Amino acid sequence: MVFTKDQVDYSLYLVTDSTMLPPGATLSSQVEEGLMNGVTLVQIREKDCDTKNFFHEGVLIKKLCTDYNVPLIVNDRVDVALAIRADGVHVGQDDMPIPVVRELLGPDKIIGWSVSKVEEVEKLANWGPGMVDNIGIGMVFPTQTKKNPKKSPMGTAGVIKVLDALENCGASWVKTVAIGGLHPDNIQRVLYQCSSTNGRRYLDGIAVVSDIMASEDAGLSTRILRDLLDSNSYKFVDFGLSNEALQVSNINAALHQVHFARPLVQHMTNKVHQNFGANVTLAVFGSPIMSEVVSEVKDLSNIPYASLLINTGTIAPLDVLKAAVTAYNESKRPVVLDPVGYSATPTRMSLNNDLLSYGQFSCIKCNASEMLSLAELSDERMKGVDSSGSNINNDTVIKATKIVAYRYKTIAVCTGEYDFIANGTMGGHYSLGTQEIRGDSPSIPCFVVHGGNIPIMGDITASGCSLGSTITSFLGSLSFPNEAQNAVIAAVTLYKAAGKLAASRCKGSGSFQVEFIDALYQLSRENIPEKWDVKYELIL
Ligand SMILES: Cc1ncc(COP(=O)(O)OP(=O)(O)O)c(N)n1
Ligand SMILES: Cc1nc(C(=O)O)sc1CCOP(=O)(O)O
Ligand SMILES: [Mg+2]
Repeated sequence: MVFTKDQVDYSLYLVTDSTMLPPGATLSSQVEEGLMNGVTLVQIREKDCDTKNFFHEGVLIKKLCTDYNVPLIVNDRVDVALAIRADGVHVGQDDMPIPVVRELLGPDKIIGWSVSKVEEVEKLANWGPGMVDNIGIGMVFPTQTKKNPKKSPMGTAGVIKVLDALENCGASWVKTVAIGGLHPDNIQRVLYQCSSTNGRRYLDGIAVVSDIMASEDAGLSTRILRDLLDSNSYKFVDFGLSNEALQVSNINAALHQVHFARPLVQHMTNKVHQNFGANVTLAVFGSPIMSEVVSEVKDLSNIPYASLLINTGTIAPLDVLKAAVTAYNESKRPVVLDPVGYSATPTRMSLNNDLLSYGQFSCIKCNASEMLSLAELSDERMKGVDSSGSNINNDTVIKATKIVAYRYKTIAVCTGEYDFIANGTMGGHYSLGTQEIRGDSPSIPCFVVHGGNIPIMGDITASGCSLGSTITSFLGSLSFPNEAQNAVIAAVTLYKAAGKLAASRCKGSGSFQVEFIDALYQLSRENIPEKWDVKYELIL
């Protein structure tokens, strides 16, 4: 059967490698197990094969693929592809040039190209629809399979950049698969996080080598991948991720929940924040623990109502932070990131980007300058770690907060005189391929919490960082069916109401700290949000 290009299903793309076969398995047996259990596209990639053996193996695999009505792609070798009448080839940046490949194969064969950079997307867009049909975007994560790679892992952020470039270049015909280090423990996060900023394009599929080719039970491994691909819902926390608008009664319910749960709130944070953050956590019924001990992080994440706050004001070792994010993601418990001074230095930016690409965060909280940097809407480098956000207009801040919320599929909180909260979790849902969207961006619910300016909040240390403690306490109190959006809005509203009350009672910044803890303590126990002199509303 000859496949027309729009018939190709890129969802589960098996790339072969006979050097990693388990005992008793053959190239054909592993491929057939894959074909029987949900593989939708096959690429024969045998880097150590001589031409004769590559040809003979190719004939065998082509017969198998034909029997299962699945296209066969040949890696690198255009001559072998022609000889076995394969359905197409895949070439990399160092292989035969695309225009030559197209000339040799003709217009109907499928051509795949390895892409990792924006300029490579620009090149394929300039060639137009007749050249590259699909791209392998990678490597996403580290892998032992590709020997002597000339590029480093790009993470989900790198994949998003390529998807954005395809949209910006108008290369709508190109299909995409992610490749490199993809396994059941990260595939859903990749599919969920990797979408273009305009919300129109998700990945069309994933390409795997070792997860199937090295498997003792290739059929089971394939079915696991297939189920994850088809589930289209990434439950990264064990509570609700609804995008529904908030009713005031839910703030009251959120406060009851944190009072009931008394959540464990693990802090990995800067030294200035530790003491005040712990006292703020206690004031809102949380139970703080300031621990950066890797050996206990998994145990802590398994404690009921556990939550983690990572504040990169003082940068803990990246491996410690990654271990903590992994532990809490595996335990399906919330992780909050406060990327203090995000763009102040390349070191901070690199560490925070590594973290953001490594795990799933339930909430990202920061100030206006940090949010604009995360959204890449400002090339203004930060001066120190204090926000210079006073001169940034609210429309820009709202836009940045929505971009960050969607890019990281999280609840983004931008603090200032007005606190903005954007929910980009999409309810945990993802899909494959391109989506028709209304307008030029996805629908991201955004709320504003306001009650007037509280300048004295900026006159004490750790007031911003301790909002992170409060949000993490509220998220930590959740279990299904409670919802994250309600909890975050309740935390931000309570925090601002307490700030306002304390400002009306204090005599200076010293007494403000004490009055602030008292106000948090008092308001959270009274639990009458209707009386607070702070309001939140949905921004339409
Ligand atoms: C689907 C897919 N994506 C990327 C690659 C890598 O191709 P290339 O860069 O040519 O490297 P080698 O595979 O030749 O080592 C691929 N093969 N398939
Ligand atoms: C063939 C290949 N190409 C890559 C790229 O980044 O272009 S990574 C890769 C190997 C992927 O193997 P595994 O699924 O075992 O990690
Ligand atoms: Mg190649």
